[in-house]
Amino acid sequence: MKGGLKTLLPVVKLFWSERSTSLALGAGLSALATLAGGGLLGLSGWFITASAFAGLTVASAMVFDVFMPSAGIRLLAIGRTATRYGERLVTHDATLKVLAALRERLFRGWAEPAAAAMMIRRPAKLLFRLMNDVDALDSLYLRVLVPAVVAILAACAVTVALCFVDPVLGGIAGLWLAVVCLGLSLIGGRMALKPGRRRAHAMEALRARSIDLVAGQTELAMVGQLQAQRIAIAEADRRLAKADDALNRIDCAVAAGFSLASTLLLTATLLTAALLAKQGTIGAPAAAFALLVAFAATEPFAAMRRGVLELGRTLLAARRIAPRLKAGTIVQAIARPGDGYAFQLTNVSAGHDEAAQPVLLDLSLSLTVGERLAVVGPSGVGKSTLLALLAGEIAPRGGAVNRLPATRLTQRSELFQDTVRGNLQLAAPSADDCRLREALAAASLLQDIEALPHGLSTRLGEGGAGLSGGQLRRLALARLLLRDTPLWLFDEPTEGLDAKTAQAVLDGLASAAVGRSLVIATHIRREATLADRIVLLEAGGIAGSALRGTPEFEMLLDRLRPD
Ligand SMILES: Nc1ncnc2c1ncn2[C@@H]1O[C@H](COP(=O)(O)OP(=O)(O)OP(=O)(O)O)[C@@H](O)[C@H]1O
Repeated sequence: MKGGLKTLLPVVKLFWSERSTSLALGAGLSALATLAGGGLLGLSGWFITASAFAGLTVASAMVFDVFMPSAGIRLLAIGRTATRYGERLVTHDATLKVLAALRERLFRGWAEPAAAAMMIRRPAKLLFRLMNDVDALDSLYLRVLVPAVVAILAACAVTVALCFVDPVLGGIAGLWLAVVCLGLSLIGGRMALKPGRRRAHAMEALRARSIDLVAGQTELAMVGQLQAQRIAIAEADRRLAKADDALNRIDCAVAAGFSLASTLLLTATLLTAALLAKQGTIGAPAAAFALLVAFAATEPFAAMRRGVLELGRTLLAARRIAPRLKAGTIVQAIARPGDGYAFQLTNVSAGHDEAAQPVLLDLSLSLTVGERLAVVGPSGVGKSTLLALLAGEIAPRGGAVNRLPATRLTQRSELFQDTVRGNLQLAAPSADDCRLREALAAASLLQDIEALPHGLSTRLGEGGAGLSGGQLRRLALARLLLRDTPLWLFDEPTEGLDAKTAQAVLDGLASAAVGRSLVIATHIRREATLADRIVLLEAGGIAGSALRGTPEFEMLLDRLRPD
């Protein structure tokens, strides 16, 4: 529990720093509404009993003041309705605004280079967490913090109110509420931690496995694993049901505990009040007042039940989210290179995984403005890593990276469920159809798109479904050509295209790139032919470099895959 509080602290701090006034106001209004409810019940009980007694004789009826108590009752009734309404408005508004700010912070945190790389490796899981964990945190304020504050304040008020009737009764009732009711909430929260966590994990597994089954149906059928996947889904579902069962049992036990605590408190108050009334220490109206106040006393604790049961999920969410909240801003100024350079790398080390050896080691390389560079080398040597570094997607672990703004065409570019136009306009939102057609023509795709019944307005499915693999590659390339950055980075731009189409694409690319600097990571001869210089990457560093027109350039070209 102590560790749990430590986990919640950064999230509570963030909540507080975002909307301290609204959050405090919401808690205050909630406490007022509860106190007004309890007061209303107690005062009404007192008033009804007192007026009944006053009506027994004409003399007492004449002197009985009906105005003050009835005005008090009206005030409490109106106050309770108004504060309840205000509390709902303020607490929900504050929570939604805090969660919106939290989402923004998290998205910024996940957009940091290292975090983004992690996101790419496990997109479904992380996206699910991003949505679900943030949602889980709405119960922290609404169902845990506010009810806890209200319950404690209400317990204090009940103690004070009962102390007016009889100090011993007030003291014992206060102690009962603090030990039994608060204890029940804490025990319930403690017991629900594990099943709450298990439920969240099982739900995550169930979703991920179901998505895998739907998205990878063909592959699973081909490798004979459909049945195994079904069994895995059923297993996650069984775990979810088991966790739900455990939480329901705890819920019932805590509810029964509160009922018992409330009944015992009520019985004890009834007996004490009856005894005191019999002794003549208090009158019947005060006894009725005490009874009804005791009746309302445990209600605020019972309101904590739902939050207490969700504590496991809330803590898990806070634990996952907290590290990302520390992340700074992603907008880091690009260190510009010297005059006449597109980039300058000086003794750079870089990699994807902090725990693993860097992929690039002490690498120094530069490119002048307008120059075209091909980076070649064995598979897995770090060509894409070099492009990611130049695009600012990963941060260097050592050395200096100075570069002009760059755009990168990755090996597996993502296309979206949108029209062809929408996919292209991601790179240039204000580009008109004429400019989009120019980019498509440069990527040798214009004819294909114009042959479609709806042309640029053709809708693509998820991941660009509806076009062939080669067409999707060229669409991604056309999108990059719309990015007006001085440095373009290509990762095997014509991989998967037939020789004729590939050559047309490379010709279009060469003319679109006039005046810009290019880096092409490649295994294919036709792509490297475009370059003014080829560098050979080996063992994390530059193992060779050759300028166009030299025999070494030809030798490096000869090492590449023929067209
Ligand atoms: N996102 C990633 N997370 C962790 N490691 C990665 C990631 N991407 C690449 N790597 C690792 O970095 C190393 C270099 O990979 P990289 O993709 O840069 O090689 P490459 O030269 O471009 O290979 P290829 O020619 O096959 O595309 C490899 O060992 C690879 O496993």
